[in-house]
Amino acid sequence: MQRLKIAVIAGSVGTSSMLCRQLEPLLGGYMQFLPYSVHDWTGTEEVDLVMISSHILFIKHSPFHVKNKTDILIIKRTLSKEGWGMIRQLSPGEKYLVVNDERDSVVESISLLYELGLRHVDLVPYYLGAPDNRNVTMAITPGEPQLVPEYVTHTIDIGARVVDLSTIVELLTRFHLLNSEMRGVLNAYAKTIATSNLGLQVTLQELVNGKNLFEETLNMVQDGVVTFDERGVIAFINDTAEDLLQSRRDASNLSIQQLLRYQGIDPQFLQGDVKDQLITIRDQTVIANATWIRGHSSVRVLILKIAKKVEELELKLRTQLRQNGHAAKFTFKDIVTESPVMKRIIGRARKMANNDFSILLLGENGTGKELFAHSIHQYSHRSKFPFIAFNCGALPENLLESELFGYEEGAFTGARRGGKPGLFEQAHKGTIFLDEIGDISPALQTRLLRVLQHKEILKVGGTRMLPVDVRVIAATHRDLPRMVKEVTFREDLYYRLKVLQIDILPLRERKEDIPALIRFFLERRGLPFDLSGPIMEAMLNYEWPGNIRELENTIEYLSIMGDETFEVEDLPFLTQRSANPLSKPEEEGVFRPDAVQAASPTFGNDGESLGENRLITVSAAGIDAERLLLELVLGANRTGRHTGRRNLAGMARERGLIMTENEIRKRMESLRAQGLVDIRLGRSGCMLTAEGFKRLQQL
Ligand SMILES: Nc1ncnc2c1ncn2[C@@H]1O[C@H](COP(=O)(O)OP(=O)(O)OP(=O)(O)O)[C@@H](O)[C@H]1O
Repeated sequence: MQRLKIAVIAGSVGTSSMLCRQLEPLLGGYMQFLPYSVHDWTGTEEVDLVMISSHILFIKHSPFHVKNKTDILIIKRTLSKEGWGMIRQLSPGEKYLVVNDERDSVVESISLLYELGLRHVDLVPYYLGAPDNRNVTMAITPGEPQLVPEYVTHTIDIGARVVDLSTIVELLTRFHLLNSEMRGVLNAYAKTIATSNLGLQVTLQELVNGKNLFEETLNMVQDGVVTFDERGVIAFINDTAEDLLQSRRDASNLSIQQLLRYQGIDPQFLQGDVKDQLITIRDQTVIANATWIRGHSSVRVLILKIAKKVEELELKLRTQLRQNGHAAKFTFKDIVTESPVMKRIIGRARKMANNDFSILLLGENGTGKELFAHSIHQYSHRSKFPFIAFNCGALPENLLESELFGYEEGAFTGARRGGKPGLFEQAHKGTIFLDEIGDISPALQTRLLRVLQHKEILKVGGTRMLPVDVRVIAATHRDLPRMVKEVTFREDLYYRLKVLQIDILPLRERKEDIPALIRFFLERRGLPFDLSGPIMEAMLNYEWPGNIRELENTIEYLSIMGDETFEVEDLPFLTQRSANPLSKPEEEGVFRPDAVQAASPTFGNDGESLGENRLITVSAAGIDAERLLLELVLGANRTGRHTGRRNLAGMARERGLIMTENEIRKRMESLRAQGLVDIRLGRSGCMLTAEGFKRLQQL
């Protein structure tokens, strides 16, 4: 790094060299100090700054010549704490000569002593050529004991005057170097000098204390944080950002632009507000946000969130899309029901299929909303075009936005060449099914409303509107009217979506469907079982909080067990009406049978937690590993696949969750301890227990 060149000019090279020796240990990392005597200075020297040892010297040699209007800084000087300690307690009324080489420097020293508080003794100037004052036999000198006249019997050498704190602060500020490291150096220096700048010293101390607290806090944050000014000069960078950008402390005077460029990132992206931009830094996907700090028009903060999970999420999304395919699979004929109310609902849905209005499907999880969406699309004039089903609750907002609307090439660093079409674009002329619409953020609600109103989309990073012809079918298990009242869901979007609304009954309100559905699921699996008697009775009495999905999974479970006769005891949850022994009622995300019984007919007040096992839940903590493992064991038991750790790790990876075999071992042991799986020796590996199966319904 090129150091700044600073000329230090004093009456003699001795003095300027002494000042340079003081400055060098403090600022030598950034600056090189060159000593000059005022007589040697030509004014043509090429330097970044000129420092002059005193006001008087400056005035005496005015006009002072410098090249290219280089800035001049006049040094303010003070005593070392040690020197001040020698004189601050002198007896009042005593007389002292103040000795230096010239009259001016003596005057300066006397005013400094006075400023520091030495007001109780008489100070008499003495310099070369000054008249003798033989009745004063004591002297004070700032580092010039050889000049003290021989009639003085007692000399106090308070040492050469040192550079004051204010000058060093000034110097650092001019070159934007007042960073956290320098604040620490300054604070330590302040303790070694006697400064009259008490205010500055206290402020500095407070700043350092406050700063330390602030920096320590920011270093505990897992995101990278960098603050910088309008030119990009970094004021603060926390440990995470340093690691990420590989900047070292000694490089902290680099600009943010330089740091980004070193990582191959075009700093252009910092222009304007930066919101959830994806950038790649050393193979890591990072979500960048930058804003101005309020009240500081020139200070910006850049927050870098390391999205370790992003890749996993993308992988999951791809899997999800593959699983969903882009074609509707079901028609109204696939909806099994004996319930007159449901039959009426299907009739209405058929009518609704024939126009282009948006449809809102409301109902608890597992009631068949997606089945309805497929059927409506198949029955509509759009049936030859794509049907895209998408779960809005499965991705974080920024990914959701680019998945739905796509992005332009160069929208963010790492954006795919040629950009990427969004799902709306891919569904052109067809239908898009937006499941869990109640989970989208207010910002996305606004964007979606615009799409519905104007039938055109704006890609992320795009500038032109793209017309799309897509029918939207939205679904949620949430109580949207309540969310509208609580202002968490836009009212105008709600009304746009619910032009046509279908409320699908929970299974417990159409129990006549239970035998028909059981028959249907058994037949579909070619199972010859006859479920009647007490087990059928128990199934009819059970509340089915996970609705048809839970019923379907129960039949699936019975098919794994492989027997032809079943007892109610094989499915203990059927008879457990109150609190489930596996779950504490207050636990979040766990279904409470009593809560649903007491709730409104359409929505459980705990509806959010009702069974949903088709998609892996992505929470802030990531994919729910326990649930995924239970799903994988169930799947493996069904297909006869071995449930060894390696197999499970491979299958988990395919579903978007990366776990080591060791982690799987630990989690499986925990599942066994909870009675959810039964680990058997030998080839069969482990089996899901009835409790495990039940838990899967509830997760
Ligand atoms: N009436 C029905 N006849 C046959 N199968 C059904 C019926 N209702 C639902 N299913 C089956 O139950 C499972 C859950 O249904 P679906 O995924 O449509 O529910 P959902 O309400 O969309 O659930 P979620 O809100 O959790 O997304 C699916 O496998 C579906 O095929």
